[in-house]
Amino acid sequence: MKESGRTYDVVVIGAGPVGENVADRTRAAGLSTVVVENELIGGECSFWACEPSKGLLRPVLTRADATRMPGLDPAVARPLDAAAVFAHRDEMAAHWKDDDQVEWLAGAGVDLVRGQGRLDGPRRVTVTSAEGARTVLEARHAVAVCTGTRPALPDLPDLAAARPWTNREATSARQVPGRLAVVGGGPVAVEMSTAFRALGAQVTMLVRGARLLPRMEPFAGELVATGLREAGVDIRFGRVVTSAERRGGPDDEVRLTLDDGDVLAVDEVLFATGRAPRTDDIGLETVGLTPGDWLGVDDSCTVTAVSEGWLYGVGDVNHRALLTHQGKYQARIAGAVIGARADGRTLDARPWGPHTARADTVAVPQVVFTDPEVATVGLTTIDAERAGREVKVVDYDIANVAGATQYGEGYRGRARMLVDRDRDIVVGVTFVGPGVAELLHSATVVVAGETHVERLWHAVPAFPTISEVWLRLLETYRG
Ligand SMILES: Cc1cc2nc3c(=O)[nH]c(=O)nc-3n(C[C@H](O)[C@H](O)[C@H](O)COP(=O)(O)OP(=O)(O)OC[C@H]3O[C@@H](n4cnc5c(N)ncnc54)[C@H](O)[C@@H]3O)c2cc1C
Ligand SMILES: NC(=O)c1ccc[n+]([C@@H]2O[C@H](COP(=O)([O-])OP(=O)(O)OC[C@H]3O[C@@H](n4cnc5c(N)ncnc54)[C@H](O)[C@@H]3O)[C@@H](O)[C@H]2O)c1
Repeated sequence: MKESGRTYDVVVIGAGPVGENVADRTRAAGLSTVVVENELIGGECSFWACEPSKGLLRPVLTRADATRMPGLDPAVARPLDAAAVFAHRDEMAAHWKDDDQVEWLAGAGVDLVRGQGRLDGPRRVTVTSAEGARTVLEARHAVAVCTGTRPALPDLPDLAAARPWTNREATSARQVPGRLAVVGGGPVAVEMSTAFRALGAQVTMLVRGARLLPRMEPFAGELVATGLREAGVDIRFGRVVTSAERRGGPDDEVRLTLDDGDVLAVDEVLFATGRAPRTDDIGLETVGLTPGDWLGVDDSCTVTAVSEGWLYGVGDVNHRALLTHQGKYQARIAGAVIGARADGRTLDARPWGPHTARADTVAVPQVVFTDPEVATVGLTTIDAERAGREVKVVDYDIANVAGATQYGEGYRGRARMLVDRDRDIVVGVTFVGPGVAELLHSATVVVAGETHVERLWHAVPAFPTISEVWLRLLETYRG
């Protein structure tokens, strides 16, 4: 088979949102850059995660808001038009074509090599194309591994034969299953249960733990569980699937056996049981690392176990914060670090400096697009307890805010603010309720900016918006 070789300043393996942004930043720093991609430019986020899932959920949440608004409810109370929702989702997933992104890469002056990238010793990457052609890429300065994650499935006997859904099948589905089981209680599980229930599926959630969204404030999971149950989802807590079998009979159903001996028959089962790093076949062993491991990095996104600062792990693959926006933030930091090192400049390692990722550990915003929405940034009470941080917990019922009453009838929501008692700054905020997603950036600015409560008192929210919850939280804090 043909082999060719090229040398660049920077080689990026994986062109998901994070790899694209690393490449953009290293090009901006004047470094020649190539990205290697073995599927679609845009990665999981564009085609099987954020974009299509939100494409499925937006119509659901818009309808939910509209049903709470007098005068609109008769028009929107009808079931969703699944075909129209899928067509909208297709648009959001760019019909699983990456032409726009290829054009964007070219415009940014980034080269592209399609195929499986593998490290082959220090600063060297080999790429094997689908046709078997091999390209050797040498990096003068840096190799950035941005290969993301794949679904982590439980170790059940012969699970593949049951043809389970993962995020890929769920987000690209063309039919609504009559009966859908969803295993897991994290963001993927609650979002996909919300979407498929609204599209008409009978949804059963099988949750190993005692609550939904276990990494968030307990009231978030409770309010989301209430919303899902009211929508008709059967949530079973403390249940573990011990086997999944698809016999291939006339109805071709999946039979799930649970740890209490119950058997649940469904048309499809979605495993939303977390993620594993895509590092098993990227040549980690050639640089002394273990295939299949998350990449341990420092705050400059440099892989700590490899010397000389040429190998970077950016985005999901480093396991710091598995979110697109946080990976892109790391990409901006890593790009600046690579540029500085290539210029021979000393890194500015101050916290919150240009070469130090910090927001992805202390100010991570996340929105879960359920009804109600969950929007959270910074510490939860459990995080604070674990870290031994002295915080004052301030709660407020969002329904009491005039903007919430205006937003919809029977508004239900709750807000929590955590204030560091020693420094008098806000270190964590959680909002739960319809329409709170767009409130989150205010909280992110406050947490990342370490704004003192004294000054926040002068940040006056407009009347009558849901943002007035800030004023109520501050009043409650001051007593
Ligand atoms: C259902 C779902 C919904 C989500 N919704 C949200 C959301 O609303 N908001 C949010 O912020 N996050 C969301 N996430 C998380 C988000 O998808 C990830 O954080 C994000 O995709 C990480 O980006 P990445 O570039 O690190 O990895 P990926 O998006 O996984 O991209 C990695 C890329 O590397 C390529 N690749 C891998 N190995 C190789 C190799 N050896 N050679 C060449 N190419 C390779 C892959 O093909 C892929 O294109 C969601 C996740 C799921 C599963
Ligand atoms: N809107 C968003 O921001 C959004 C949406 C979806 C996903 N994401 C991100 O993508 C990543 C993946 O999400 P996720 O929900 O798949 O993962 P997760 O790790 O957040 O949740 C996985 C859930 O599965 C459960 N689980 C794990 N193994 C299990 C097993 N063997 N049997 C039963 N249950 C099991 C866990 O207890 C947990 O409840 C997360 O980091 C998430 O934050 C973000």
